[in-house]
Amino acid sequence: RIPEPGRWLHALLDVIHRGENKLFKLESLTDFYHTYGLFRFENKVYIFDPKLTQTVINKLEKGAGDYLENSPLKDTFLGSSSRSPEIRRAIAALFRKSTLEERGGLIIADVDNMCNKIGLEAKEGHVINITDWSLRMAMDVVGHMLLQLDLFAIEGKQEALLECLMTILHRCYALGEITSDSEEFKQANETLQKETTTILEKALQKEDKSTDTRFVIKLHEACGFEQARDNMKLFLMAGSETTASTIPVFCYLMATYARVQDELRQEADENMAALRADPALTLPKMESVLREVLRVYPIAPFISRQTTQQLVVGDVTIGANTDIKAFTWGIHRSSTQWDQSKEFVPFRFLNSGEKSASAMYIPFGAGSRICIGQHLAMLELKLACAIMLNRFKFCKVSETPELRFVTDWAHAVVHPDKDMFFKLEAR
Ligand code: HEM
Repeated sequence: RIPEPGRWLHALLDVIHRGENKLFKLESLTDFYHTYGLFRFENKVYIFDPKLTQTVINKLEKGAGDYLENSPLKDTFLGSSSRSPEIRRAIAALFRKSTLEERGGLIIADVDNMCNKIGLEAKEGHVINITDWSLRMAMDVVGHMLLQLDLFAIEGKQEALLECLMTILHRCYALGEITSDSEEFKQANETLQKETTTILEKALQKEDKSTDTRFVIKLHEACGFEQARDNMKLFLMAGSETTASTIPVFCYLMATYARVQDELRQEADENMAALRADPALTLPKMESVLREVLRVYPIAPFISRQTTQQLVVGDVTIGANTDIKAFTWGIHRSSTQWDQSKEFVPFRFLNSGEKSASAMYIPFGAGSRICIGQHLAMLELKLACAIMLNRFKFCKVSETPELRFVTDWAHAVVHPDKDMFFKLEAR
């Protein structure tokens, strides 16, 4: 039998969490049902026992039915039923760790460009909206690294594209301010379609026929105009909001833990020349902190799968057509797996001998559908955070909100509920 909270437990959780945040309610249920390793909630099965989670991920590939249904991504290589091996191969090659590291200089150029702009704003005495800048930077990185195009988001020439991504990802999916059948959503979707169509058309016109290296051209050759455009949308959406949501959380923690900020800055300062020469260079402290940020606040708080037939995991039987959530948020924050599980322990991953370092850690998912962009994400985060700390000191001000999260349940991402503002002192 899969345990399910009764009425009294629901009532108790409502009192504790004042009915506010379902994510923390589910986290409490993880603690409550820890001996079972799973529970049922709103007709979905949440799994958090490491062995059960691994089995489910290994056995199931299909995402929950609603995964891409209402999304502008339903015709991409992920959502499409006719998945072309040729496109998959081209895409996989682009996301290889070594390929990305060779092109890391492009990320550095985008981060430098952002820091120059931020520097000017800071000089004029403004507090800096890191959420906004991170989204611009992440969008330009996707353009340069994955599409081999300059989207000029940091330069402010892609306001329409940014605006519609914000409406779709943030206002609709994350905050739920508007629904996916609202007029605003439809308009944003149309703008996204129009803007990406124009970008692709221009890229095809510009192409120097003597070279076939540009990815959009390959994509276009492999799958035709419409699917190429939809995959561009997929990269823009999956690749920019995720890293763009992680950077403000990192900055918030740095502004909160000033000594950690200083330690990371020292590491960044000492290695900056070498990092610029070789973006693959390891920064042990920075990488430990970034891993910890994605442990304690996994921005993808669960992984969705669906059973097509009855599934037996351990001594539990799960029926056919059940939505399953491998509950990363609960797994990463479980006191049975991690010491000081709900605390930010910046250097816990530096000490690999620790019990907690061997606990289940799946910020990018697992199995055959593991995040295709994980190496890009980690490279981008390492470079962006190191360069930003090398250039600026981060301080909280009255405009800095508390760190609270909202969850986009359909697309499995959490975001800080407000834009993050900081005072930045140039060094
Ligand atoms: C901190 C940053 C990121 C995090 C935490 C993250 C996390 C995840 C997770 C948990 C999944 C689901 C995996 C599963 O179902 O097992 C996923 C899927 C995916 N991610 Fe990421 N991601 C990040 C950045 C990126 C970037 C930069 C891209 C670049 C385009 C990207 C593209 C994708 C795509 C296309 C999928 C769908 C894969 C599939 O279903 O086959 N992600 N990501």
